[in-house]
Amino acid sequence: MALDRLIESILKLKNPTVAGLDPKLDYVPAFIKEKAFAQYGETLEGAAAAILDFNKGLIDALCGIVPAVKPQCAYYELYGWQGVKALHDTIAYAKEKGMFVITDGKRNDIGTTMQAYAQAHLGSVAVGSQTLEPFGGDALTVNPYLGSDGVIPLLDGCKTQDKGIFILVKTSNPSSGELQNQIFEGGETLYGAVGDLCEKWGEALPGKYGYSGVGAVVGATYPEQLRELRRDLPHTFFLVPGYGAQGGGARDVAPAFDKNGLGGVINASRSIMTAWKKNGAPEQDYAKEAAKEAIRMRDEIVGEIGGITRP
Ligand SMILES: O=C(O)c1cc(=O)[nH]c(=O)n1[C@@H]1O[C@H](COP(=O)(O)O)[C@@H](O)[C@H]1O
Repeated sequence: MALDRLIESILKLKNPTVAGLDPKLDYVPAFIKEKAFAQYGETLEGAAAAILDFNKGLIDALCGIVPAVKPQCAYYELYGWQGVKALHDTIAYAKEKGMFVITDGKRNDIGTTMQAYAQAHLGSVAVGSQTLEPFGGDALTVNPYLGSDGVIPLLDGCKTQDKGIFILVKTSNPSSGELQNQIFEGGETLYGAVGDLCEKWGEALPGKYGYSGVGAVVGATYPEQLRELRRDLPHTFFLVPGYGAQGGGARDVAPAFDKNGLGGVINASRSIMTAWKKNGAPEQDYAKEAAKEAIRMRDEIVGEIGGITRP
């Protein structure tokens, strides 16, 4: 089961974090952009070459420290099909370096269309006599708004192709409560109901560490809900964004973890990608500074939760 592979990497590296790869051109050092523009001009192709080069430098620096990366599709679509190719190449490069890849697409649609997303991001597609893997990530973020028929088509793909999904349960953004905190007649919140569905959907994908292949996204910016959901969803692994740039700290994310220090993986994107800017370091050191920040983040979180042990 795919999330078992993530858990094994977390145990090996003793690091329950994921580095977000959200490479806006503004975050890319000038020397990388200059090289790409010299070759391709100030074009979408030039932008895509720059972000791919930037990502490769980050992956090289992070792959022995951080178990996973999470490229957010929007930052690649931003640069057209050339950017989408950079997403593909980023995923392939991270996989080559042994990292677990969570494709952050937040996909959702009716069942037949979800089937297409499942094949695109979590499986393969037949082209004549060939069976081809379009993107090749290990897991995909999924919006649950359409209900079960928007999620169930993914479960088969997860099972046969050894992939996982992360369902948006309680997101980190300021207005997440507008819908997600709505309370049903029986007193249950909408995010609680979605969490219960994660437990139910996850029964199809049991894992050897007690967590299923259906994970939940729960923001670091809502530690109380994180604690409540950890208690109520014992088989659901959490992807926790909101650490760093959105204000979440180690104390906020600690409730995501179980007694072994497992149960969650904490994402940081901007605070790792742009650490060189914040630290006033030379731009050539961007990857080194990213690694320094990833180590600081790891040590802060592992210190707060008191270590990670094999169950
Ligand atoms: O699914 C996500 O990853 C996600 C869910 C959520 O509730 N909040 C959230 O910030 N994210 C993503 O996590 C990343 C956070 O980036 P930073 O705030 O720069 O660390 C972005 O890629 C967001 O799209």
